[in-house]
Amino acid sequence: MNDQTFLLPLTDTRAIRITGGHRLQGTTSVQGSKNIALHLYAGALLADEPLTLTGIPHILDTQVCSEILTRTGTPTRVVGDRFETAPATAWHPAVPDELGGRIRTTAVLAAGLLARAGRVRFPLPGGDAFCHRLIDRHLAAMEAAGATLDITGTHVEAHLTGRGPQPFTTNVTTQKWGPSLGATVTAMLLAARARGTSTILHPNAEPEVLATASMLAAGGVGITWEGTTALQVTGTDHITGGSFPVPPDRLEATTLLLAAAITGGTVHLDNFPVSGFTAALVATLADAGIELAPANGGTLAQCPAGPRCVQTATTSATCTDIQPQLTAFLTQAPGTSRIEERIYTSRATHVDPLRALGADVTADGPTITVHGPSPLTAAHVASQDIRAVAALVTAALAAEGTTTIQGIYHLQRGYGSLLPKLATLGAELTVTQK
Ligand SMILES: CC(=O)N[C@H]1[C@@H](OP(=O)(O)OP(=O)(O)OC[C@H]2O[C@@H](n3ccc(=O)[nH]c3=O)[C@H](O)[C@@H]2O)O[C@H](CO)[C@@H](O)[C@@H]1O
Ligand SMILES: C=C(OP(=O)(O)O)C(=O)O
Repeated sequence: MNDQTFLLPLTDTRAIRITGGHRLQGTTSVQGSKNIALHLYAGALLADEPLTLTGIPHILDTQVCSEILTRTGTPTRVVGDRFETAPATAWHPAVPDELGGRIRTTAVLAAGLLARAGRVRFPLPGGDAFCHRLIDRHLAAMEAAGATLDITGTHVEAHLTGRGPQPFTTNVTTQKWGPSLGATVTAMLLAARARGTSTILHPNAEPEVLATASMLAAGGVGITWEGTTALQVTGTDHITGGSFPVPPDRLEATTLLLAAAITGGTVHLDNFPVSGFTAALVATLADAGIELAPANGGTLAQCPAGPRCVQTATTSATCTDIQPQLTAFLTQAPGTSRIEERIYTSRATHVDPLRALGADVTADGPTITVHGPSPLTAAHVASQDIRAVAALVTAALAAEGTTTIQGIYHLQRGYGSLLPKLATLGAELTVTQK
């Protein structure tokens, strides 16, 4: 692709129309994980040999990353479910604004470029804009690796003063929000090309980080975990390629099972094992009345006695990225539910549109309170982030009448085929021009 052919829209005026009241039932598969894939795409910048990622999600963020890699020097092709890269022969280490401003992993990609090209210019990352999302830990890792930084209100320029990243120690934990997922990967990528051993203090150890660490280890980088205290990374100047699978997406899996459960239905996720959900998430779902059982290598999810109210908090284990969908589900649980958001200052862009559908839900700073059950009725609603739109889709499945939802562009940043999957499970929905 080049400037002429790259026509990814910034907005999408199509609307999702969902007629609620159909019980979802059946079997479906889960896509490759958005957030793991995004970090592996950044890791691919480091490979000195052709690299193929298999089982990638067909989402807008995949297109954006493919374009960023290609334009900055790493020839990249998306072929079927594969993301194929060839080693760069020349670097152009400036992340285009119109691409870097769309996704959250821009600073991680920039770290890969900095490690390889010795310099990088990038815009402040995009991603979902439900609150201000900082990157100071990413920048600290770059500085620790020997970069001088020039930071304006909109861009960062980083130059390595030495020939490559120097071995370093950096702390990726934010005082208030815990270990940063993205900054852990940023530090790992820099350390992977440093001559010597670097120490990442208090790393994030979510599946996104573990998968990137595994891919780097398979490529010849030394990776040693010291529990959650530290991660030692021994760099190399030649990282091999090969083929690496993207694990299935726990966020799409959870979205699908909440969507089925709100309709009183049952879903079999045929490629997603129960072990793919964290114990904390399984416990929260169990409290909410949702039972997960192993079935043919996948997971059977059902809600036999209906939704139950919960008191919970989003930590890295009980993913913040399912909080909006869980909120939608809890509108049908008798009693008062409370979810405290502990990863972001606030994540509540779904609250007002859920209220428009008839839900009794409020946000007070980081705390979301839901009184249920509320009969939901169709309305015209919109939202501007992935999981908030997924929450509205979830609620619309249980609403009386036909709900119109705008925000499909945002949904498609994270879900390649959520709507067709819901339709196959029995949802009545269409996507129309608006
Ligand atoms: C593409 C991707 O994988 N996105 C996920 C990733 O985002 P992301 O990698 O941005 O999440 P982080 O773990 O870095 O951010 C968590 C919190 O730490 C703060 N922070 C982060 C970095 C930093 O340098 N300084 C700082 O203060 C942020 O403002 C936020 O409040 O993890 C989040 C938390 O699980 C998920 O919600 C996102 O879906
Ligand atoms: C917040 C999310 O994504 P991003 O970090 O890409 O904005 C998400 O996947 O829920």
